[in-house]
Amino acid sequence: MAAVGLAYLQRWGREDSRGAFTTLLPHLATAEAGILPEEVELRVLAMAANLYASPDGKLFDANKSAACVARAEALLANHDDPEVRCQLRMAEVACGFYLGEAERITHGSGRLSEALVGVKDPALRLLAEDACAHEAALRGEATAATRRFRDVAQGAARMGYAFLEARNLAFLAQRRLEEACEPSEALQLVRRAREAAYGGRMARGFSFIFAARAEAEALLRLARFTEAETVLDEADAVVEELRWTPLYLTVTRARLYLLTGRYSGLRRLARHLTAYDGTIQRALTGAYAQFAESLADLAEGRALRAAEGFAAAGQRVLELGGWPYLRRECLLYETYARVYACQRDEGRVLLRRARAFLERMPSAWHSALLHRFEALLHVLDGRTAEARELLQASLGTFSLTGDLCMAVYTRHLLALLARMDGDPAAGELLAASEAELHRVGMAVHQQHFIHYVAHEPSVGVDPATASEGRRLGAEALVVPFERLSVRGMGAPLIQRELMAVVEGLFPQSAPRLEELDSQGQATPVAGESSVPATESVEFGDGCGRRLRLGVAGTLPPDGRALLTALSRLGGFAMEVATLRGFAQSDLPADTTSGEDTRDADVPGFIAASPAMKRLRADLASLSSSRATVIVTGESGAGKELVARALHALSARSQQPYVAFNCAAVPRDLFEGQLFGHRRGAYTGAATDHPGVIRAAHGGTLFLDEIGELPLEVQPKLLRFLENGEVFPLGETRPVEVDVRVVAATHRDLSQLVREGRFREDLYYRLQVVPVRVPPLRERREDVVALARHFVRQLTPQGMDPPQLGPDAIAALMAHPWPGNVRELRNVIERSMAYGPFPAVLGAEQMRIAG
Ligand SMILES: Nc1ncnc2c1ncn2[C@@H]1O[C@H](COP(=O)(O)OP(=O)(O)OP(=O)(O)O)[C@@H](O)[C@H]1O
Repeated sequence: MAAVGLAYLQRWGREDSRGAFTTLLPHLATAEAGILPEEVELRVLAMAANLYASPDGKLFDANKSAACVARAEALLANHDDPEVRCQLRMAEVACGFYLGEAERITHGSGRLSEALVGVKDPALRLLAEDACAHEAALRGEATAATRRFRDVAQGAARMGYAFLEARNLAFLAQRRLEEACEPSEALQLVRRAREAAYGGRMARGFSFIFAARAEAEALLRLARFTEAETVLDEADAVVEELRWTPLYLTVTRARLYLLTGRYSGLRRLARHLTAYDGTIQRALTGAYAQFAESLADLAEGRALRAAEGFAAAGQRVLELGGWPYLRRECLLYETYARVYACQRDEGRVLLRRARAFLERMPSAWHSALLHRFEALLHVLDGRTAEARELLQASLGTFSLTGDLCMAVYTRHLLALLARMDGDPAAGELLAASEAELHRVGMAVHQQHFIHYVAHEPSVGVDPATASEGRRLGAEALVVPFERLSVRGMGAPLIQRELMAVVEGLFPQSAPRLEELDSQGQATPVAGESSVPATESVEFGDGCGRRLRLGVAGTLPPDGRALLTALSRLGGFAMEVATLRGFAQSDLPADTTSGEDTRDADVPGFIAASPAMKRLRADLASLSSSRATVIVTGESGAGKELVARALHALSARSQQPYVAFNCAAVPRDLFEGQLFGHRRGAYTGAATDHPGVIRAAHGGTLFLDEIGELPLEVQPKLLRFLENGEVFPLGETRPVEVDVRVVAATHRDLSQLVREGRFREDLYYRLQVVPVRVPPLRERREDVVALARHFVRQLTPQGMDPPQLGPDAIAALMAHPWPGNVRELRNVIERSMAYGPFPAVLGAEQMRIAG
């Protein structure tokens, strides 16, 4: 046992898998000979399963790991041990990850959270949480991943697991870069990671690679190219030592080559990735190779070939079961390549898909990049004024978040655009931007898209949009609105962005933002406040806070209206950020820990477990929003109850709640039932029917089993979700309806998307606020509370509800509840159905199946 303990420490405490393996090897041989006591053998096997599943190409052996798991499972039949069970599930998730099989990970991690029940060892719980954090990141649940990385890092720091802390800090740095934090914040997190692991000298292990990636990415943003390259080279050496896949450094290295104009490096990178023949994530590495190859094509001006390459790499990623990070890069760069190849229609389609993707997996940085590509699409259409606005919005985000490189480059594009427009100042702007590019060491792209467009006679500049004129009224709002609508910003960043756009619109107005308490007392939140404000507007942030935006000095005539419009949008943006889950980590500690005055109580909704309590609180915080919610969970877990609770808690509670089961309606009647029809619109339509959407006007529509929605109806539902209009059959005009949609499914919608049975765009549209109801076996604390609730509910009026006997409680707790809460309710109902009415319900009356 001492050897197992030591191996445990080496593997997780010091990230020294090889050392751990050497420690364990002799005992593994004894275990195989079957001469160890079974409890000890179990522990040896669980440890070995994890060592064979460790991130070291020389040790990694999925088959051996699976063999250890299988043998341990057999022993567990006689010696149940929740901790060993949990370790086996961790080994399975790790194998899925290192093999690059996304579905295997998702499957394994579902079982992992199940296995966590009964695990008391806090260190093991933390390690399992770590696995779950990665799984959330892989599912593209970016904000949840950020939160989990932060939690695990803190937990690891408390418990002295230096490497786990370091690794999670490194991932957190990467996530924060995606959220467009300042590079200095990411560098600070990397520094903390290094300090955590061996006083600044990080061992050359798995964590090293991820810390290096975040560091190089931050350095690139600061245009510190040489340092970034040194960091990447060192990380590459570690990759070699560990026989690890080189894919994790691909995007950062490719960006380095693109920014510094070293295009031949891109081909070398692609070759390096293609040559990789290790076992870890080989197929996925191949997809990255194709991505790098396509970037090289793009950089060399072979746009069409590049577009096809990005499409193929994106498709390959889908076939491998997801991997959203590469998929996002492929979508974004394919958009650019299509535009570059003058494929306007394809470009527009891609742009829409990329946008939808970013809705689901928000990243402020990538949104700003997409703004840039969208601007180029406008250039192609000759709409240079719109292009300029988008570029300015993109520049705003890059400048705000300290991405020097992207800011410099975007300014260069603006100068090129000015030249296209025949702006007299263009020459000067261009000279300045070229000097700036030169100064920071970036390549001046002579074969760049805008150069090309400028010399392409078929692409003309629309004279109506060419001349700039003074922007007035609504036009002045376009760029600020774009900047405030960038997806993926957290609340503090939105506040700073709001300050920046007000400053841009009203220079020297010393904008400031304050929070007001119920007495009207103000606390500064952001901006300058020493000069008294001469104008201010108040607004809410959708999370119960009142804010005041003020400026000093004289405003132009429409100044106050602009200020009002901006503050309203800022308020909505903050609410969205909250909905997406940023708020918990971004709000100052005193507001999150302060008393919550919102009523989270939903009658008839039982929540005794931490998971359900959290879910109930989440539902309460969603009550003031109109956002579409998708509820997932196994059959009978309580999805419909969640939908009802959302309605009951919302301002719409006095309006209709309409439930529609997509699995229960014949295909040919579907459309008419959902959207309504006029009499005679089709054979059998004998009367007018408003359709369930219109029937829910003002209230909530619950679409159960959304996965069964026929493909041909999906575009119509999407249109309705996007613009709130329905087109009843037989009508000539659309009808506007105000309905909040809550959808539910027990199926894996992403799988249906992959099988082509569910539209990807609708899928992303539905994922705005995902709510997962855990199966009952993952929240055993609820079992008895629910059972008592049903007993009370089913007791006839005037009678005392029976007690649950201890043997009944034991039987209820021992059952795995595959049919979830519905099965539990049926069991209780059956136990009370037979007379005479008992004073105590025992195990005998329960008759729990199987
Ligand atoms: N937390 C809960 N508190 C009280 N009752 C619950 C709870 N969760 C579920 N129930 C009850 O369990 C039964 C099943 O719940 P529900 O119909 O909401 O499940 P579902 O996930 O929508 O199932 P399906 O996928 O089969 O439609 C219902 O009677 C519901 O009232």
